[in-house]
Amino acid sequence: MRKVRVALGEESYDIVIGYGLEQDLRAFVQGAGFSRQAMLVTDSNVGPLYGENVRAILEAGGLSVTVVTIPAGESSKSLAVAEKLYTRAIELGLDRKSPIFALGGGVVGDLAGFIAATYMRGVPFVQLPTSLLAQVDSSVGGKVAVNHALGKNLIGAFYQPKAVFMDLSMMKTLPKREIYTGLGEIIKYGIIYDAAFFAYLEQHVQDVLSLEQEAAVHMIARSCEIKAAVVSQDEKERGLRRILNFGHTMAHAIEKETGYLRYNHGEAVAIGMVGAADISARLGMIEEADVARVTSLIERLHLPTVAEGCTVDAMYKDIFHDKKTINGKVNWVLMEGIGKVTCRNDVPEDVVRAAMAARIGK
Ligand SMILES: NC(=O)c1ccc[n+]([C@@H]2O[C@H](COP(=O)([O-])OP(=O)(O)OC[C@H]3O[C@@H](n4cnc5c(N)ncnc54)[C@H](O)[C@@H]3O)[C@@H](O)[C@H]2O)c1
Ligand SMILES: O=C(O)C(=O)C[C@@H](O)[C@H](O)[C@H](O)COP(=O)(O)O
Ligand SMILES: [Zn+2]
Repeated sequence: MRKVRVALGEESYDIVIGYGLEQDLRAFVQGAGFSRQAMLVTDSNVGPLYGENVRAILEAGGLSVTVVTIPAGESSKSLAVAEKLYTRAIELGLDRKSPIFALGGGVVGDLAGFIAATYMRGVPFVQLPTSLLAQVDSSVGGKVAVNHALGKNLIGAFYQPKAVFMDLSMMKTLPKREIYTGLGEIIKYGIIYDAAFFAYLEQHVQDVLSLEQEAAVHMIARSCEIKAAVVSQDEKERGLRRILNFGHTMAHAIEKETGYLRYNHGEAVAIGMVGAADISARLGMIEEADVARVTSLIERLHLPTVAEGCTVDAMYKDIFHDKKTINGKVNWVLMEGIGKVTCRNDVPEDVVRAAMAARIGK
């Protein structure tokens, strides 16, 4: 078992990483001081696989748990589904100390976290991430949100969980495509923060793809360490935290333009990272060889580098809804090398459009 601490003063919490975490989770629940009535939010894929088992662990810890299942998929990250969850919470009589558990991928985590942040102005929230992407990224750091028709994650909050428990054995049922998706965000950590980690991924492609135990623990723990280090310094994304958004300016536009259906989040991020690397090269910040290294690792980890079903005009319009856009200027996270990024809001329109055009498949 590995632990990573997210240091945020009174809001600090542990990320607990291991294979089978029954005892740790039960002990945590017993000592947390929660009200008895609890809600476990999961989705229609994960619930049937793990819902009952997790409910039993939480009940052994003294809780009375109602499992609420939402349809799997990004379309559940909506105000309409959120409203249904509020209704269930009220009907169940959840009070201000009633915990909400998120058992699933990033969709469940972002949505359940948004409910926890807003129901009664905030109730305790615990993340139990089951997808690789959720384990390395969405369960950590407290960004919770739902989507709006005009853009991704536009309605949300910063709301930290009380703890994150990830049982890596649950990934045995994760579809291959979802493993690749998680790898998109893992590559991101190498590019933005840790050149040695990027090189590790390059050198261990087979173990990484198969989630071989030692490689899986290393890459999940290292990703969590990097995210925890960044979030601990800048919880509310005033500056440094923007680096975690590398590749996301184009990614969110791609997701929106393809109706959140054709590409899942990590795939869109992979394409967006190549786009951001390309902009960096066009501005003379990195060499073409760096772009080639990023593109090659993404391809070797079975992720796309071009998007179908988008136009430059639509994508260009979308980026002005990016949360890093201030006073009409898009703050791009760009590369200075592998392992180092910086923010720039002076990227000329023609450079952005050219880089977008290069990312659009026929
Ligand atoms: N809050 C953040 O900081 C943050 C960070 C990154 C991504 N996100 C958000 O996370 C979402 C993407 O998360 P995701 O990739 O986990 O998608 P997801 O939640 O849709 O899960 C992917 C698929 O895998 C299934 N699944 C999950 N765990 C499984 C398991 N153990 N066995 C079998 N099937 C399983 C799910 O049912 C779903 O079909 C996006 O909405 C993205 O915006 C948020
Ligand atoms: O935690 C962060 O900060 C991130 O930016 C992590 C991203 O991987 C994640 O997709 C996040 O939800 C994007 O945030 P947004 O503020 O651009 O919606
Ligand atoms: Zn992301």
